[in-house]
Amino acid sequence: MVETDLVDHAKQAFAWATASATNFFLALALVFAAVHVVPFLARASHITVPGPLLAKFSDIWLLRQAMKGKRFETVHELHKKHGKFVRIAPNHVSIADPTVLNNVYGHGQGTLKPEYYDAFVPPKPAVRGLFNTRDRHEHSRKRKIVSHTFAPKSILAFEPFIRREVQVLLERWDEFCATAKKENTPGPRGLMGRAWIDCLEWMNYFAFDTIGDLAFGTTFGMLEKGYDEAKVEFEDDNGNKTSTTCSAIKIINERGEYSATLGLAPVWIRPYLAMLPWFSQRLASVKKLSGIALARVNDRLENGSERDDLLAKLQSAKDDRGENMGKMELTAEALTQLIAGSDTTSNSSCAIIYHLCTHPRAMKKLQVELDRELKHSEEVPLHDDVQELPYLQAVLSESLRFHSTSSLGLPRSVPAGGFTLAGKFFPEGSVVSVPAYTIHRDKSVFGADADEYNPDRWLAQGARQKFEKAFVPFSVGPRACVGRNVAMQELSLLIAALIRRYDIELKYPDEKLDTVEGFLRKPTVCWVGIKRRE
Ligand code: HEM
Repeated sequence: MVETDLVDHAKQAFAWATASATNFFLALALVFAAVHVVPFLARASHITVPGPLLAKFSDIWLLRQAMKGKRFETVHELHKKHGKFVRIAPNHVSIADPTVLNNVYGHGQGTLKPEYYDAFVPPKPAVRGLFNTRDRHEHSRKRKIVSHTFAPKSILAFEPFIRREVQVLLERWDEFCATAKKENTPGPRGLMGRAWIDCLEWMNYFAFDTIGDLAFGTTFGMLEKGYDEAKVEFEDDNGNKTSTTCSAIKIINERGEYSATLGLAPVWIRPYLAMLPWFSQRLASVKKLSGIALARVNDRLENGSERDDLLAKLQSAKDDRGENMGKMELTAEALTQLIAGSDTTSNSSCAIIYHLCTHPRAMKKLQVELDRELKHSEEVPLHDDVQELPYLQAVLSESLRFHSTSSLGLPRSVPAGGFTLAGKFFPEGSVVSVPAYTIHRDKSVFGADADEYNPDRWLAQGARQKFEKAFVPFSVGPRACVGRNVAMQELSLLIAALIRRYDIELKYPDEKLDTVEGFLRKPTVCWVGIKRRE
């Protein structure tokens, strides 16, 4: 009798569980249909755009690509397969056609940064900086203030700071070379009279110290210490402060991965996604990053400074109403400079060195030019000495083309009324992007050898004018890089000084430069052997 009861109970429980599971999956299917299929059918006007099947229905496809860190490559392969239009998310079409760059990013086109950029706003204090401000008027106001700090006269004032950091880097590398030459024993550090170092690490120390010096009035001291460390400060709602130290380079990488991935999910789901371990680990970095800027701004506000640096210029700048920025806005802008001006430069300089090492003819040609033209220059040349050196500038352009650290298509939303791009109509609210990695390899612009690294292509008559229309390492239009001139100054001084002074070779010459993409495409490591040139 008892046994029969037990069996009945078990049967009932099983039937209940089956019904619950069925209801659950039914509910899930309904949610999926509501979130993905209905909007998909509503957009039936442009379902003809090819792309992965899942990407037509769900943002999950693009989110997965972003999490894998190779989005630029996957999208590039899809363009090779399908042509200029590829749907990469239900509401997002990638357009690999340089002729639409002006429509998508140019002045007066009405396109705006979409909700993707909300994921780049730190959680606390949730104040937007120039980069992640989406509102047009708010952006114009900020851009006016910030571009004043990047005016040609201001940039001239930055040169001594940049040159000093290059000098410190040379001193550190000289020390390594001297030790390696003395020891000259087989082993990872002294083999064949070379010092073996991870060039990415040193490019990071240089870029972080330089932007720290420019934006906050003091470096992080990474070049001197030989490791990555920054002070972080947290402030609670009552203004109580706590401080600690952290690895700035690591957290900037994780912050990029967090924001560039989370931003691809619909807004309503982001708080839930942020709880997953992959995101929550990185969220800790996002918070620490704001703490670095806060520590520096607090220090400046409390102790003042005589220096005429970026932070001083931001402090004194006034908006249209004649008002200065408040502390939180100032911190957000300082943070923006730190993020935008650090690993962009280090990833690019590491890639330049890697490509010169894998192209010894280009390396030799550059050294011949530098030896000839900088005969009377100091160890670290002046910007005037290098900014027009044809081969150096060709190397920089070709490297920024071939390894654009901003490789993915920067998304923009289509304005009211929609518009037609390359013959296809895009309704209001659609998201479109032009993938930099792919258009930098457009054979109709860069030639049949566009997949090859070749600085010489930039030396041909009329080449620069021809290439400019598809060359977007700094993007174009009102949201283009405001720090472009500083970046080019840094790269010109750094690369000229290093390549003139050192004989550099790769430790693993047959290995490709491995990269991982968050918002930027970054090399993961680059071991090189260096020695002073005879
Ligand atoms: C090789 C170095 C650099 C590269 C390749 C680069 C590239 C870019 C790109 C592609 C954008 C557009 C991003 C978007 O639309 O989402 C951008 C924006 C920006 N960059 Fe750079 N950048 C570099 C260095 C710098 C430096 C040194 C600074 C400042 C010191 C800087 C400050 C900014 C700021 C503030 C923005 C946002 C502009 C706005 O939205 O109005 N960048 N950069």
